[in-house]
Amino acid sequence: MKQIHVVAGVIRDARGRVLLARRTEGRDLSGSWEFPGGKVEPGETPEAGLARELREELGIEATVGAKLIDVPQRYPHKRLRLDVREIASWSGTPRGLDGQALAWVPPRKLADYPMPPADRPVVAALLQPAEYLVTPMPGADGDAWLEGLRATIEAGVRRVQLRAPGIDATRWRALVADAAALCRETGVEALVNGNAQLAREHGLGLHLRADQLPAFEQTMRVPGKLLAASCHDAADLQRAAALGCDFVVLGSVLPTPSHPGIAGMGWDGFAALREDCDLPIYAIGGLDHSDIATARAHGAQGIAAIRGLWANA
Ligand SMILES: Nc1nc2c([nH]c(=O)n2[C@H]2C[C@H](O)[C@@H](COP(=O)(O)OP(=O)(O)OP(=O)(O)O)O2)c(=O)[nH]1
Ligand SMILES: [Mg+2]
Repeated sequence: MKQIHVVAGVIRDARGRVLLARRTEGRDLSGSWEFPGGKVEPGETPEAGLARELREELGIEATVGAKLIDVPQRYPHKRLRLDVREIASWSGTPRGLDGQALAWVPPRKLADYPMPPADRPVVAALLQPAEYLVTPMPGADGDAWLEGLRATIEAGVRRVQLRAPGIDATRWRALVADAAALCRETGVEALVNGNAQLAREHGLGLHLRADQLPAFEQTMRVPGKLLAASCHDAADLQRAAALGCDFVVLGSVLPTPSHPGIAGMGWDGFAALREDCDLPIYAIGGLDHSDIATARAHGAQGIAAIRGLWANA
């Protein structure tokens, strides 16, 4: 099946609200809210196509700005790439020229509007961090590890997975307590790898390993806290979605020293897996800050990394 290229715009008003349009009756996905836009026509650039769609559907003149994310997505009868751009500036008064309802929505409220599956990663790209740190193994000096975490947070990381496979349990419990306090203090979202008990004790989110997905039960969730998972293939992604994970990590994209001998799935492999899943997905495996634009161009929320994000690396 051929992939349709759809281009859509994030239009903001002076108060920072975002414009959504409701798909009219008689079309696919009718009733759901979307970012205004439509199909790119043959021979048209995406920028020209989006400006044309916004003129036809809303009666505004728009200047297309930066790319937010490109989401490859498979629906029952079509495959599309939803290419979402920020609208840098616009003039006129948006009206629903096709009879569609319009709504100016504060970003925090976007998730309250029912939208097509491809839009879930778009809303996540607008609201959630593009970087997800996975902590490196603490060395003999636990304070140095905590200082590394502090420096990484100061460098701008806002979402963290506390992970130290094989570490002594008592030592880890103490380090997690200190790391949890640091994250609370700095307003950083923290999840702990694999250990629901520890997550519960410290009010942290829980990040499941792929091998924990099959046996995980809803009752093991930490109420009101983030649930995430590491995924390597389509079956893992399906399990994570069925559990209602808030986001996942998928890789390895590139070969990495932490998993020697395992070839990466590559960016095309990543995008292909992402087509059948509507969760926000961080790409992992040999990536750092400089890969975020490439990640977004393949439908990723951003990148997850150990060495690539650790400030004291
Ligand atoms: N514009 C837009 N389309 C979206 C979004 N999310 C999403 O899944 N889609 C899907 C719905 C449709 O299958 C496809 C857009 O095609 P469309 O039919 O609206 O295209 P169009 O505006 O050129 O309109 P038409 O003349 O073909 O009806 O992309 C979104 O946020 N905005
Ligand atoms: Mg349209």
